[in-house]
Amino acid sequence: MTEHTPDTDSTVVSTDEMDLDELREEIRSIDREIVELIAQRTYVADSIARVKTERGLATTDESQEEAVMARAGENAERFDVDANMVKAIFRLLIELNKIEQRNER
Ligand SMILES: O=C(O)C(=O)C[C@]1(C(=O)O)C=C[C@@H](O)C=C1
Repeated sequence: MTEHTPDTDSTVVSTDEMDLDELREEIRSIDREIVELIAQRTYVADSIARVKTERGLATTDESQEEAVMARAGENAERFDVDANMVKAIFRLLIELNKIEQRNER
């Protein structure tokens, strides 16, 4: 059942709506953190690109990509989220890094 409580303006808002706003605020904060982590991952890729240039290595490292994807699947299972979905996200993250690295070299 929906309860109604007056807010500071004395207008009536449902507690369900308040909960929804709070939950969306939580999502908003998590989304910001996700983008920050993506940026951090990309900055590391920039450094990797410099090392690869120095050592004459190719941008793509298939075995490393396989290791990243396997880890993504393991972590997805650990946190009980769909492994295929998480792997799809990591596939995009790897592609993002490769674009970044190719721009950097
Ligand atoms: O580990 C590397 O060599 C990277 O450049 C990072 C990364 C990744 O995003 O995880 C990106 C491209 C490579 O093919 C493998 C992995």
